[in-house]
Amino acid sequence: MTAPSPDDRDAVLDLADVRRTFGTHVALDGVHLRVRAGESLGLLGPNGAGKTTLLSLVTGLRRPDTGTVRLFGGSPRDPSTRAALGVTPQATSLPQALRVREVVALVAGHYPDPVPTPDLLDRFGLTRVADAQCGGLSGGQQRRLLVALALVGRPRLVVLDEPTTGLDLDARDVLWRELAGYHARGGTLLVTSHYLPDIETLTERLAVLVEGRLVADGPIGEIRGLARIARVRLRSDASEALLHDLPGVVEVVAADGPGARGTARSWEIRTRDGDATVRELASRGIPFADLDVRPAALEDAVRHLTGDPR
Ligand SMILES: Nc1ncnc2c1ncn2[C@@H]1O[C@H](COP(=O)(O)OP(=O)(O)OP(=O)(O)O)[C@@H](O)[C@H]1O
Repeated sequence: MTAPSPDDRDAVLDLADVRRTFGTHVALDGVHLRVRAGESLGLLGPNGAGKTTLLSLVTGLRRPDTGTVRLFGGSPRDPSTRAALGVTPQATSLPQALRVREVVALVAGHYPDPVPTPDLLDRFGLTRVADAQCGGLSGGQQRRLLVALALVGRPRLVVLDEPTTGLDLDARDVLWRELAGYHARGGTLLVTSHYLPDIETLTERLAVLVEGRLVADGPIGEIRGLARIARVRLRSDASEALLHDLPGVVEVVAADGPGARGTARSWEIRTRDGDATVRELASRGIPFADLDVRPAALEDAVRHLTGDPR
């Protein structure tokens, strides 16, 4: 038997050539993914890409058809392996008649060194509702409680599926602040989200799933570079067709309403080569003003990678 490499020893999670089908539908295929201790990985992909299926393999709810999933070096199906895993329970599994502080204490009782209940409630902004019954919580309060429960046992890895969907901005901020704190203290995170700015602030690495396959995996900056899309904004009386004809341009959108003939309009141009686009604009003597060139927002990069034409 060969000795494990340092990489293997560091791996908190290791998926090797994983395939999972549902009947004839292939939900995951040929997925290799390794998450090391202290990493924060964002898993992105369009609806139906296989994100939830992947998380269900990591949390031991399902098995792969072929390939292997190792969690902390063991099987995620083994309850003792899952003891160091933080997951949010299903909202429906919250005992409706128990008070918030009772539920936290109940879950904390399963761990050797839990976060003290008052601390956890305070950090998640739940102190005010500590004596409320779970059944009476608002949707946002309930979601905050569920994520708090994922952190109560000081897990080595926290896995969250779309944790901020449906949350208001305050609740979202509380949640991201707590997850960022957990990560800053050395915790490992695997988070799926459709809200890309969240991923940008919370995760350093991005894996993109499309139709069950990982199409990209790397540092966020690198993924953005993969898409190589820049946004050029300017005002010009040039026609849409003329702007479209510039080198590198993939899309031209009028950023204001229809302008009167001959008046300058605001345009947003998506281009694979911002420099070449602007150089050509200038060399053709096309008048323009208010030029603003920026790298693609992460949304654009991922849309480009996932083939979403929006
Ligand atoms: N229990 C199941 N039975 C049959 N098909 C399933 C089952 N679970 C998932 N699928 C299918 O597998 C594919 C991947 O689904 P999954 O829920 O993992 O995607 P997702 O990326 O999480 O999507 P979303 O962003 O919409 O939550 C989808 O086509 C889905 O319809």
